[in-house]
Amino acid sequence: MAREYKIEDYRNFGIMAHIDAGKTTTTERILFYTGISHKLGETHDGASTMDFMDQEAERGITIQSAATTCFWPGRDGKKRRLNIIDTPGHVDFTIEVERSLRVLDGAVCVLDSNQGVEPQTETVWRQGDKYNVPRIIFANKMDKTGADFYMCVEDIKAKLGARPVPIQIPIGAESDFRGEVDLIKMKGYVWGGDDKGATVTEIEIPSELLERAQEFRASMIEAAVEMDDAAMEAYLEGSEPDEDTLRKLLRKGTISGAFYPMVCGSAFKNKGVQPLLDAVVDYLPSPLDVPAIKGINPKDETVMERKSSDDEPLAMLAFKIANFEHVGSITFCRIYSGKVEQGVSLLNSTRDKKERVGRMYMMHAEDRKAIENAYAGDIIALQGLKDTRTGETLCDPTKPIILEKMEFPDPVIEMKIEPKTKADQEKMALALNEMALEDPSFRVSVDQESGETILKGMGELHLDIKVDILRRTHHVDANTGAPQVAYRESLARASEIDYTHKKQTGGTGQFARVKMRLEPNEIGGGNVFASEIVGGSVPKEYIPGVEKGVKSVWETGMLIGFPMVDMKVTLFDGAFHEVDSSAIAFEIAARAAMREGCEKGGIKLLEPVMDVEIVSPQEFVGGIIGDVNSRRGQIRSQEMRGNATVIKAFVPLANMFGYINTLRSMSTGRAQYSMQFAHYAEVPRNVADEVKAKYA
Ligand SMILES: Nc1nc2c(ncn2[C@@H]2O[C@H](COP(=O)(O)OP(=O)(O)OP(=O)(O)O)[C@@H](O)[C@H]2O)c(=O)[nH]1
Repeated sequence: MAREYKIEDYRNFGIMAHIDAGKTTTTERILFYTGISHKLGETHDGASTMDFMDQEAERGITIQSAATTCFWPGRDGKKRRLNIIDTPGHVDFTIEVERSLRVLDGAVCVLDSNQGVEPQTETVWRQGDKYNVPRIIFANKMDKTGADFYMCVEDIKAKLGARPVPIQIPIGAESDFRGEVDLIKMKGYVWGGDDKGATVTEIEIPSELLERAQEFRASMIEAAVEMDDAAMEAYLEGSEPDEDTLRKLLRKGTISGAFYPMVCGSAFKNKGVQPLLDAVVDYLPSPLDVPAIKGINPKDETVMERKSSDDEPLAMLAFKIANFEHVGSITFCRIYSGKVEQGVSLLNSTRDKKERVGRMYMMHAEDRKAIENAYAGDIIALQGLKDTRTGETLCDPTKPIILEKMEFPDPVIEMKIEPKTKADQEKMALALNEMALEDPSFRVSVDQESGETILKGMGELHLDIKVDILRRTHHVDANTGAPQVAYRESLARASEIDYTHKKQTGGTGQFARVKMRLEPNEIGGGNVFASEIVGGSVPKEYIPGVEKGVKSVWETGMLIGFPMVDMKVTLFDGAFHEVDSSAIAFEIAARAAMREGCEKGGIKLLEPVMDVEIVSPQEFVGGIIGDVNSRRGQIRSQEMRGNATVIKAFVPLANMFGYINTLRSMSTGRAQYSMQFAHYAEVPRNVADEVKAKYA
């Protein structure tokens, strides 16, 4: 079957925002207006189409990004194919945001018009910057008390350093929000009150808004004509671009990242969603508008490029693995180039393993439609892949390519878990393994000595939800320990060690001598092993043994057993014996040298520190600051946002457990907070002693 929609008519985009800004509601409305969903579900009553996992519906948050396909006509009446990914807003799950941004060409950034740019908006915005994702801004919740479109415009400039270009301004605000002025057409549009926003009436711009509309239109045109010399010249001579040209120039500026078109509305009140869809079609890129994807030829490591075209060899990226009851494991893939057909063999080039395409689906939230063919630009779901994990490449076996890898942060929190009944031990292990495959920021390990299972993740809520999934989806009830901070160990001062490992036991002996330099690396610099051996004092074949010994100490740590980070180890001399030396002997020598060197240089304990933002009414600020200080927090700033105070602080994660309860009781539930990982920092001596005593 030939492709139905041209690749230039695709819009692969994500919806990103701070928690509760209204991503899910906006996506729901989009599905409604595009005819995919027939009900208008309220996200928090469990009737929502996008939040289909029980956990999501109950907690009212989106934890699993779901891909969904829908269709919307452009101005020429021809339908465009929209592939949407709903991304989560909670800080524990930024990984989901990151991997969505990796496979999408554009994004809609949803703001709560009453809040402006919130901490997580800033985080996802910076992630968007990292991947050069063109964006449209949707100022949602215009109906809410305190909603202020113009505050949002200023906030974007101040906090994100970005250039918003409103292409609409609101008519009314808060409970009086009625519609918007389209600055391109210079007309007003108001929505019908009780028929789900389906009727839109065109009106003249209300006189009290005319001056403001003219002013914003002028800045919009100025931004647009900067994209084209001829248009700029004409504009300077007094002639404005026509509607079509204006949209083309705005599209160019959006795709190049010069600015961000901004619209407004209220998803909840069904206002402004259709114009948002028009803006997606008008301004967000098609797969042809973004640079061709790069990858590496696994045969010779050369860099290759694949254009967004069906005629190129197949290359797709698995960006999400999810489990569905009755269906099993589903792998979400973005096809960058080429075509794929049901039943064909593929190569997982990352692992050099064969895969076979079983069933293939186009997804509509939890509904799926079986398809037989898929093309460049498509986002599809594959059933029955065996060995493919998130971030891996699937491609034409005769034209292998490995697409750019995704980066995943290391977990900062861990927790012991054991099944309530011994019989469930194996079932739990299988389930946890499967869950770790789905989510690369979630890890599972078994403590060698105690045999205990340990879960590692990005935050309390992250692990909480995993335990919930274990119970509901995999029917394993488990007891969990208190969440613990994932500490790190690092070298305090440089040291040099000369160590000889010698053993004579009857037959062949063991001999290895290593001279190593241990140095602290800069924070975030990672672990580095290097060899400066030139004259063969340690033969080449034994150097991997030395490296192995060094790495094993990095993994197991020296002080309490947490991994060591940011350390440089250099092997600069040594000696060997013709008969008695071996890679094993050098591994043992290196391990012992590391231990001695670490003792000599001293070990410091590092802890994750969080970037915390608390928003509170003024009356509670004194108490909140006092409490933050008592948590070893460091207040960084305090400023007003609207009538609330925003407190920013660095606080060790170890002191943030259960913080939400304290904050609620301190502020009669009125203050809110959010946090994200900032950096690792040295633990003060007295606290380090406590931690050591606890783990001893
Ligand atoms: N007043 C008002 N409330 C809205 C609007 N859009 C969403 N809400 C409400 O805001 C809350 C959060 O909306 P969601 O759509 O779940 O937000 P989200 O960004 O998907 O949230 P997470 O998935 O948890 O990050 C819900 O109670 C919505 O009903 C709006 O336009 N106006």
